[in-house]
Amino acid sequence: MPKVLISDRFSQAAQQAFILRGIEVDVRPGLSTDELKAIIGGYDGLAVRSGTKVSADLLAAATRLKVIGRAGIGTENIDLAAATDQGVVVMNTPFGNSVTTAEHAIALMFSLARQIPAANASTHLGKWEKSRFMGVELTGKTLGIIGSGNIGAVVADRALGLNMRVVAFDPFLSEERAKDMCIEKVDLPTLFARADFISLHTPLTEATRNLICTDSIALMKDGVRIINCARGGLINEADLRAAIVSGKVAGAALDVYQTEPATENCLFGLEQVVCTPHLGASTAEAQENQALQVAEQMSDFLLSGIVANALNMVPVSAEDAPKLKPYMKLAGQLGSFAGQLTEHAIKAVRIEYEGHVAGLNTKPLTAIVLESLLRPMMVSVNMVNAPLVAKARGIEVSEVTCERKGDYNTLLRVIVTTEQRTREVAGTLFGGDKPRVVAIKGIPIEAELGSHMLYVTNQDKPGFIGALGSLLGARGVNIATFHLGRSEAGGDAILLTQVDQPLTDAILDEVKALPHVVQAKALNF
Ligand SMILES: NC(=O)c1ccc[n+]([C@@H]2O[C@H](COP(=O)([O-])OP(=O)(O)OC[C@H]3O[C@@H](n4cnc5c(N)ncnc54)[C@H](O)[C@@H]3O)[C@@H](O)[C@H]2O)c1
Ligand SMILES: O=C(O)CC[C@@H](O)C(=O)O
Repeated sequence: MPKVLISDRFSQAAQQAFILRGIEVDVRPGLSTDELKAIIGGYDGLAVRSGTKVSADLLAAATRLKVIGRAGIGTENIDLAAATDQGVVVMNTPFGNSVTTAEHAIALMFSLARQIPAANASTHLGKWEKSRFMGVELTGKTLGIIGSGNIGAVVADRALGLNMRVVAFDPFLSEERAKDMCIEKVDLPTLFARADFISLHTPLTEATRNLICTDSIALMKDGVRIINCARGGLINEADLRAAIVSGKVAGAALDVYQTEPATENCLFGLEQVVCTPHLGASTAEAQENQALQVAEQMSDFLLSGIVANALNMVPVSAEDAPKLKPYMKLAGQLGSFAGQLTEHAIKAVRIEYEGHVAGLNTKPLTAIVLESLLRPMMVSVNMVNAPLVAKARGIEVSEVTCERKGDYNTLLRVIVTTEQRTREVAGTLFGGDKPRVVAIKGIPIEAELGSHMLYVTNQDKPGFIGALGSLLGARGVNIATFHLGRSEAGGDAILLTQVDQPLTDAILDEVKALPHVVQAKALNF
């Protein structure tokens, strides 16, 4: 039974969701790094929010870990590269807090427009400063949304409901989608020139870092108000402070900061600035949504191989997972077959998908072919890091799909080019779910792969099969299945036989010494 550790504060619902699906779960929030390191080796899954720092060091101790689930969006607390290297899938819950965060942005916009936090503090002090807090109406004002993804779109919708005009800048926003959303798509200078309020909803990338700075503020309307519920690095805080002090910017409302936790900040203390401590996602509903979502995603992955919202792996949907399952086995066998025969550096791998399989999501299959191909050469490779490992080793990986059927309804062919030769193995599914090898080096054969196989290439000469059978029999090796193929009578021949026990090196040497044998190899699956 897979075992999961929840190491941050989570809604109770998550624990129940794991248990309901038959997953053992321990809830240990607030452990120190050393305490976590001491126990992490016992878990298949780790569920976190932003509190647990999942460093390369911690991952090194997580020898059994297969998946990290982040309840929320940001994975700044997780060393994604180290997780990928180690083959650990990292998932987040990108939609669970969108509405909640959008509502926070709207709340901050109201707070700015009516100076509610300052008015609240003053009233509590008994000052009754009615004339001090003159606000502005939102109706008829223009809201500029930068980033119209999950959260930006909800903010736009709510702002339209408040009778605001909404303009948006997002390089990936189409005119059509903008029209559907009843907003106007504009370029960034136009947004700056027209917006009375600007709300930020982009990820922090090299393109968006310091998006709000002295230069961009200069393009804005005098008296503009800025809201940031996205990421602190989007705003150059020193530049914003200067613009507020000069009066160019009337106010700013911030939920996120360049450095968090933000216990000090150059914007703190300015009465035009409204601050919250990264509360965007902090509603009971969002926390529950995210906790449930992460528990479901992690369970699906640990129990059925379904991959949703992974940041370092191709998705496998619930619909695709059962269709892909028999192909995953076939892909693993073909990759492993080629890998066990490969003795030189691999230069290229080409994976051809023909017929039915070509219509499926082939990316996970390619990852499995690579994993099983490389595994005989390295222990640390798995489905998550295999494409990366292949790339790092300079292996050129290509995929070809052709939905037209050939001799088989569905066919997967793996072609591996090394410094010395090109090796090719193809397979299909019999009866829709039983993997069979159907060609090796282009020579037709029909073989089911069992745990212990003997693979022989030889010249097609009379008496060879008898000699091999006698040798194995004399050494007490029981033959379970026997499959033959040849290019032409008297030409190159191949033999794949399943035996009931692993072949010793001594027996293999005897097989190699038989007349007409070119190559003999024990393969294990
Ligand atoms: N304050 C919080 O607690 C909280 C909670 C959730 C999300 N967030 C943050 O909010 C932000 C938005 O989250 P989301 O779920 O809407 O993400 P999303 O991926 O759905 O949307 C982001 C949008 O930004 C756009 N974008 C990317 N680069 C851009 C650029 N250079 N200029 C303009 N637009 C650009 C993308 O095309 C996309 O449409 C993220 O930074 C996220 O981390 C904060
Ligand atoms: O409160 C949190 O965990 C962070 C919320 C948000 O920034 C996220 O990344 O999902």
